[in-house]
Amino acid sequence: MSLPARSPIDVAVGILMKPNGDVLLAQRPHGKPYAGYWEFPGGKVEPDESILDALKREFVEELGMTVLAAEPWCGVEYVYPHAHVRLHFYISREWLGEPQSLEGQAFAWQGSVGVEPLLPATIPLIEWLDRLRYLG
Ligand SMILES: Nc1nc2c([nH]c(=O)n2[C@@H]2O[C@H](COP(=O)(O)OP(=O)(O)OP(=O)(O)O)[C@@H](O)[C@H]2O)c(=O)[nH]1
Repeated sequence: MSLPARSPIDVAVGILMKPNGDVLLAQRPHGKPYAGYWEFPGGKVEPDESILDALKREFVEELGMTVLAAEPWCGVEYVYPHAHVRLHFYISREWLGEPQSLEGQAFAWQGSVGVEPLLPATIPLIEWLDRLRYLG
């Protein structure tokens, strides 16, 4: 017997990219599924909220940063044991503020991404991102 399909949860994810190509990653705090794994900052979209609004809200709540503009880049769907997620990745080159660890999480600006482990759904993004950043 198969389990009933759960509808995916929409997640807004932001890739802040500096002019030199460095991107911001954050480590998932204790108490969340996959705590200690690295991810691009973001979180679940609330009912009646646009993806861009969710992205902006999550950056304020998690890092105290204001995203001024962001463009949709790609979407990834992934089924974890704890959730079926639909990830909406945005790239931003315009923001205000420096990251603050408001949830006790570590963060890192990375060129070639060297932090690990990464969330499984995010791993393929790194290669796509390198193509975008370094191969033009
Ligand atoms: N932010 C973010 N989430 C990701 C990435 N990759 C990925 O699979 N996810 C998944 O997307 C979901 C995000 O949910 P979350 O728990 O972080 O969201 P949230 O901050 O709203 O959490 P909350 O439920 O504590 O309020 C998780 O299931 C996480 O595993 C990524 O690169 N960034």
